[in-house]
Amino acid sequence: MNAAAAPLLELRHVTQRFSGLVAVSDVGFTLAPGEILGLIGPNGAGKTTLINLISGTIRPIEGEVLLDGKNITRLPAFRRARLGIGRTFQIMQPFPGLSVLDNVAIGALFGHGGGQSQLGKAREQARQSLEFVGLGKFADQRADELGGPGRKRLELAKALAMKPRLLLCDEVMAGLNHVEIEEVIAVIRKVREQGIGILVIEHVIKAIRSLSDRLLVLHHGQKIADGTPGAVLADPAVVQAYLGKKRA
Ligand SMILES: Nc1ncnc2c1ncn2[C@@H]1O[C@H](COP(=O)(O)OP(=O)(O)OP(=O)(O)O)[C@@H](O)[C@H]1O
Repeated sequence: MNAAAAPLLELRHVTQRFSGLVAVSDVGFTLAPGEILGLIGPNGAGKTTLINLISGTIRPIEGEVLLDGKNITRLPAFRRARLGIGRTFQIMQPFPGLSVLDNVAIGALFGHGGGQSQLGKAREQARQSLEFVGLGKFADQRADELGGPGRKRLELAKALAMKPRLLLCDEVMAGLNHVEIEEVIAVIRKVREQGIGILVIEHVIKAIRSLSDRLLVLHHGQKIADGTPGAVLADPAVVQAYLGKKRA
C-alpha cells in the first residue's frame, strides 16, 4: 500500500492464543487520524488483548499491525511509544509515593519521538496534560491519594503526555458517575480535535454510542460488526451476543 494513503492504524488478520484459548481471532480493521473507534464486546471477548497487541506488550501469533502503513508487528512496546502509540491501562497503577505531576512526567520522558530528555521540560509537558484533563490542581499531591475518578484522568494524562498520534483507552469511564463520564467524553473529544486517532474500549453503551464515529464489536475474539454506532447497535448478531445480556 502507498504509505501516503495508508490509515493511521491497520490490523490485518491478527490472531492471538493463550495456551490453546483463542483470545483474538483473525481481526482486521483500520483507524484514521482524528477518528474515534469504539471497541465493545462481552467480558473476555478479547478487547484488552487487542489493545496489548497494538501497543506491543504482546505480539500476535498471526497477522500484522501497521502504523502509517509500516509493519510494526515485531516492534517492542517502547519503540511503538516512540512512534506515537499511547495507551491507558484498565488496572491503574500509579507510581506510589510520586506526585501526580511526576507520574505524568514519566510519560513525557518516554513518549513520541523519544520523549523529553530533560526532567524540567517533561514536568512542563506533564503540567499541560494535567490541565488538559482537569487535574491541574492536584499536580503536587501524591498519586496514590487520588480517588478512582482522579486515577482514570491520571491514566489519560500519562498517555497524553507521551504526545501520541494514536491513543488507546481501556475503560477510562468504568466506575465513573454520569457527570464524570460526560467530562471524560469532553476530554476525549478535545483530544480528537488535535487529529489524534483514538480507540476506546468501553462497556457504557450510552457513552460509547455518543462518542464513537464507528463501533467495532468483538465476540469470542472475533469481529462480529464494524460500522456506524446506529447500524452496529441495531445489528441482530450484536444484540444477541452482547446487548441482550448487558444494557447500559
Ligand atoms: N496473559 C494471558 N494469559 C492467558 N489468558 C489470557 C491472558 N490475557 C487474556 N487472556 C484470556 O483471553 C481472553 C480475552 O481476554 P481480554 O482481557 O482481552 O478480554 P476483554 O474483552 O478485555 O474482557 P473484559 O471486558 O473483562 O476486560 C479471556 O478469556 C482471558 O481470560
